[in-house]
Amino acid sequence: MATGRTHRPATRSRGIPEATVARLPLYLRALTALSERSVPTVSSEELAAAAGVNSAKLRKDFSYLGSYGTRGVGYDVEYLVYQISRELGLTQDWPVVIVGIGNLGAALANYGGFASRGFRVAALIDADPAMAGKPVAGIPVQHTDELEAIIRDNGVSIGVIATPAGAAQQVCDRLVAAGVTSILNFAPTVLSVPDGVDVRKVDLSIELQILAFHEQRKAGEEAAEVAAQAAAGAPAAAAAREKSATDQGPDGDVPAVMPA
Ligand SMILES: NC(=O)c1ccc[n+]([C@@H]2O[C@H](COP(=O)([O-])OP(=O)(O)OC[C@H]3O[C@@H](n4cnc5c(N)ncnc54)[C@H](O)[C@@H]3O)[C@@H](O)[C@H]2O)c1
Repeated sequence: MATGRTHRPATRSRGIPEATVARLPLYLRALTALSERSVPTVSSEELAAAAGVNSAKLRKDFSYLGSYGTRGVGYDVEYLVYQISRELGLTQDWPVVIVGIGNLGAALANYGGFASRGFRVAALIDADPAMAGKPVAGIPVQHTDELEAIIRDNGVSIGVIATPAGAAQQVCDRLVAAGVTSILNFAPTVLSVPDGVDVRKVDLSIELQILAFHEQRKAGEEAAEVAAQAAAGAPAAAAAREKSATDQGPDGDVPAVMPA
């Protein structure tokens, strides 16, 4: 996973739970794909399947948006795209800075998915003087000396940290002091921030460790099934197979990046 840590209550002030907020981008991605295919309406079941979410949970989530769909017709795709985008604050452009333009920072800078979702990479910042002025993804890298001026001049409120872990807190402190109030942290370290600053942490190695845990559990279940087969014959094995088919993965319908 990624553990996300936000300095917000579990239910936001407008009454939308954080878990619902975390699923809104999944719905939006599925709805955007439908919109691109000019699909006008979608049922909760179809959309739930496309987003990888349980359909009852989806209906509950949409009720927080005041969107109930029309019986027999479903949800209006374009209107839902608009509603969710508005709820997520994506109807406005968000300038973002990326700090630490090494392997990961450069890959993030080159990722086209930010701009298409309303996140404009306003600046790339790195402490290495040798990198200053060199273009990455068509944007010249700027030195950390300019960090405060960049944040101020571009009205940046979201910063992405892709520096080594040892530099992350210091970078975070500078970003926050300069006015950044949301941080996406890729460095493997826990950041301290004042109240009012949201931090989300992405850690692919933690995701892999969680998958390893489930692989280990699956291997244990298979061994148990073989043992059941040997002990009780085919009917018990069929029952065991049926049970495992109905078991759901623990996080099958949640995104990798979850609120804490
Ligand atoms: N979250 C994940 O899933 C994930 C995946 C890969 C890497 N990482 C982490 O991302 C970070 C970057 O990894 P990488 O492979 O790109 O490393 P890298 O060494 O290629 O790049 C790090 C960059 O940060 C710059 N830097 C160092 N100190 C700085 C500072 N104080 N201010 C600004 N820039 C500074 C360096 O000059 C360098 O360009 C590491 O912390 C790594 O552990 C996380």
